[in-house]
Amino acid sequence: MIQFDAVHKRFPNGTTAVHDLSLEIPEGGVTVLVGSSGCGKTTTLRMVNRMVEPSSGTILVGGKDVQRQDAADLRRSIGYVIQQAGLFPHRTVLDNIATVPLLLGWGRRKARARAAELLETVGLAADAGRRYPHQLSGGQQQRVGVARALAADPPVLLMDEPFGAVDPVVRTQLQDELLRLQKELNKTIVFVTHDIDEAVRLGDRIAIFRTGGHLVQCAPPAEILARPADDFVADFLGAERGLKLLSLKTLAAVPQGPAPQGGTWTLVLDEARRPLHWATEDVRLPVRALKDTDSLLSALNESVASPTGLVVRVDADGRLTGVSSRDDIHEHASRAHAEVGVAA
Ligand SMILES: Nc1ncnc2c1ncn2[C@@H]1O[C@H](COP(=O)(O)OP(=O)(O)OP(=O)(O)O)[C@@H](O)[C@H]1O
Repeated sequence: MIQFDAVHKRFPNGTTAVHDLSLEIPEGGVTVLVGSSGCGKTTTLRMVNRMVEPSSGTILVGGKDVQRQDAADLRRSIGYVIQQAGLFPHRTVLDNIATVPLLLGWGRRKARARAAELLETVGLAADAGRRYPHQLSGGQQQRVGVARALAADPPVLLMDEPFGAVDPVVRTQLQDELLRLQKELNKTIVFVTHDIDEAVRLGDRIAIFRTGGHLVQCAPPAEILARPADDFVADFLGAERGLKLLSLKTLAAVPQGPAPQGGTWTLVLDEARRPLHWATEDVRLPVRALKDTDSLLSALNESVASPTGLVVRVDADGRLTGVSSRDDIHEHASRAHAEVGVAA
């Protein structure tokens, strides 16, 4: 879908930002470009929509050489989201979102109707449309930025550190929203970040760059975590790469049995069989129940935190399905590591 072929970028001041980059970004997935500051991620991204021109090499989007297309047309056909949203301060949220449809000649009514629809898609209330960007929180502004990028329904979305300026809680919410949206829309997303955890969470594939614009490795997150190409990648992934790998595996395959009866701890349920808390005769402790879709890492955490060593499991409606033992969870964690060759 997006193909870089021997792409090189040297700025007039002599800095080589991207070095002989050949990379294929498949259609309909999230490819995350990751690496420390100054390694050429943004330059790589901006060459796709010709905000930066390569010094040599070719870039194809949907089989067409971007150099042979009109730059303004190209930019309108590719969604672009940047840090701090980059919204027009004097336009309402609705008009911000409608920017590209208006440029494409959709007409005001149709463009605004599309913008209103997108407000809902990105989880904003309809009345946010009448506000100005400064009247929204940072996280809400980012949502508007995403809506604006999606307005003309482009097949490709370029996202440059879009969640870099919001606090960690909002950042996690925005990441969740992006994953939800992507399930629905299945765009080809190229996402730049310097945060490896964000890359592992969002990426179907991760491309790791090192200073000087060198691509070091590009593979699905589990493969990169299991088999880093060299010491640079291993260092970049950090000492916790084993745990990161567990964040990619789910609890679904771990066996579960009935909740214990009559022991020291009792699992108290409400009438709908939703877990309320663990209780002894005189103590109550909160229970954090997990679903099949939760990660093995969460299960491992929970098995350590739970007073019984048992992880309580529920269905999509929050009703008890059973409990899993710490031993079963540990065994699956070790197996997950063995599968991909990381020492547990
Ligand atoms: N217009 C420019 N002129 C000269 N050098 C530039 C220009 N833009 C970027 N660079 C240099 O090119 C290199 C790559 O920059 P780039 O912004 O692509 O890196 P990055 O990986 O996105 O970094 P960050 O995470 O800090 O945004 C850096 O050394 C940067 O200083």
